[in-house]
Amino acid sequence: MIEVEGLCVSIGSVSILEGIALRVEAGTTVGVVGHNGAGKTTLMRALMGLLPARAGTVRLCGAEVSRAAVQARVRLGVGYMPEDRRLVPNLSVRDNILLPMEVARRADAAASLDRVLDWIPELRPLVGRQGSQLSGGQQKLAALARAICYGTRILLLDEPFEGVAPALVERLGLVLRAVGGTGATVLITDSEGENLRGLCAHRYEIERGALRPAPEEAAHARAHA
Ligand SMILES: Nc1ncnc2c1ncn2[C@@H]1O[C@H](COP(=O)(O)OP(=O)(O)OP(=O)(O)O)[C@@H](O)[C@H]1O
Repeated sequence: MIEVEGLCVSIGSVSILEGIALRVEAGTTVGVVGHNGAGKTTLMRALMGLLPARAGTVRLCGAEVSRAAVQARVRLGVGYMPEDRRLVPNLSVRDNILLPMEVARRADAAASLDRVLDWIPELRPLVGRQGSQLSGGQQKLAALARAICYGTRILLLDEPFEGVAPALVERLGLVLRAVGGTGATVLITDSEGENLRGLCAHRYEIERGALRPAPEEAAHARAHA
């Protein structure tokens, strides 16, 4: 489960996120849709502990982590796929996928790699290659594999569909549905929202650092108040 209340994040002296409230029930997939510069990446980085919270609380899997370091979140089973993939170019795909688990000293690395390669078998023949030798689409799959590998309970996926060819959009969607089916809690951002169709139980919209339920969600909430 992801529970966020009153989250405020600044970069330098500039306030980027103001009073974010967000709730993702355990085992559900929820979307955050917003234009470029709306604050999606800042939100994901703050949830992962890569940016400090100026105010507010973040609870992941029931644990209060508002001030906790990235490694503590990794140890809880929180995985993050950055928008720009961030593979280490001169490390093999296998080592790229396992790196966060090793840094966080998680013991279940080998079994997790095998589990992930069952989900994304097209990476099996590529695990010995260097990150830099993969195509852009293959790098997206490797970055997703890395997040799934250690994100056994929560997955934070920042614009996984951005800049991806239609065939790969479909493939990523299938993998994400399969992962969602395992009981993982998934938060996924997208600039258009089209790609989230059929994938998310609920959606939020983000605009200029403010998050609110998407209009259809708000109408539903009012109807059931
Ligand atoms: N290092 C930084 N210094 C100053 N401002 C920043 C920095 N990083 C992001 N911002 C600003 O924070 C706001 C939110 O950026 P963010 O990257 O979170 O948006 P986004 O929704 O992920 O957009 P995109 O899809 O373009 O990455 C933008 O106005 C951006 O200019």
